[in-house]
Amino acid sequence: MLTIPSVTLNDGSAFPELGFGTYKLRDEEGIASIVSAIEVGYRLIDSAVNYGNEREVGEAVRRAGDRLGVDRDELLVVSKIPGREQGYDEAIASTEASLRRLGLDRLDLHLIHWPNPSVDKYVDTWRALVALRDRGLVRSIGVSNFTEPMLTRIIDATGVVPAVNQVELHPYFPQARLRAFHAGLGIRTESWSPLARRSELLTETVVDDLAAAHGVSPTQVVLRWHTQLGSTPIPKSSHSARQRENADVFGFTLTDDELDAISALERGRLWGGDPDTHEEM
Ligand SMILES: NC(=O)C1=CN([C@@H]2O[C@H](COP(=O)(O)OP(=O)(O)OC[C@H]3O[C@@H](n4cnc5c(N)ncnc54)[C@H](OP(=O)(O)O)[C@@H]3O)[C@@H](O)[C@H]2O)C=CC1
Ligand SMILES: O=C(O)C(=O)[C@@H](O)[C@H](O)C(=O)CO
Repeated sequence: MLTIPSVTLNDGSAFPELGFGTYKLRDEEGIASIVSAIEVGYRLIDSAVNYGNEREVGEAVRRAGDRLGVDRDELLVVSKIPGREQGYDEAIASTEASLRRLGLDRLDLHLIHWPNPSVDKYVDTWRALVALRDRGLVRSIGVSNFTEPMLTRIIDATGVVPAVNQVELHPYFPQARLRAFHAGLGIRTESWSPLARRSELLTETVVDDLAAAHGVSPTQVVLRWHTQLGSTPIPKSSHSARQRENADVFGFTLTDDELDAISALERGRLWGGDPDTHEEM
């Protein structure tokens, strides 16, 4: 079993430097993939109400305990409040429903999935997350797809700095400015779609040349780039061998020049999900 190192969040909790994405993993096959990831060594499991797989994640956690001896407390289960369940009371009810579907008594990290600025309920939703943390239903609280002004607004309104902001981040969209802003506030960056959903990223010459130079795979080069930038990538794979490949990235180091060469692939967001305009209910 691989050991994935951890960092400490601004609330004192340990947080893995690399986690497992579960978007599209559903049903019995999805449960098997999540159990396999836990067997490989992943401890951070990223879910969301909108993935429709909280039941599967909860079942995988129980099976990992029964079959692999991995205690629930070794795992960090993450979910996200969808746009349609934003608002103070709605977010409390949403979180209680997530816990029921998961069959767990605590989320380790809970995020506001998208800010949905036209609805303008994310400040009240953030207040609800603070209350849920105080009640012990959620250990760490954070956001996803938040911009600098949105982060500033919730911090000014509540005095509570998110532990994590999970955002689109990959070599085509390195988010240097947002990462620097996070670092100044002690917010951990998490990278969604860290492999740019596979795409042509893995056949870029710079990525392939660095893979050959370090004796690793193109995927490992990209995921090591994330961890060395100080962001936690959450690659998704349904295949055990790929899950292992993706997690096994802590045995080599890219130089600063190599990191810069990968970041030079920048071209912008790949799917048009601009948090200032994107509405995801
Ligand atoms: N907060 C947010 O708004 C968002 C959050 N997310 C989260 O981020 C996670 C990861 O992002 P996701 O969009 O899934 O994309 P990823 O960048 O993780 O790419 C996943 C794709 O890459 C393939 N893949 C994975 N590993 C390898 C490998 N070693 N070699 C070749 N192909 C590989 C997978 O195929 P296969 O399964 O067949 O191996 C899948 O098609 C999501 O699952 C979700 O948890 C994603 C989008 C938005
Ligand atoms: O996967 C997620 O968390 C999302 O927010 C997705 O809906 C993502 O934005 C997407 O796949 C849109 O096509």
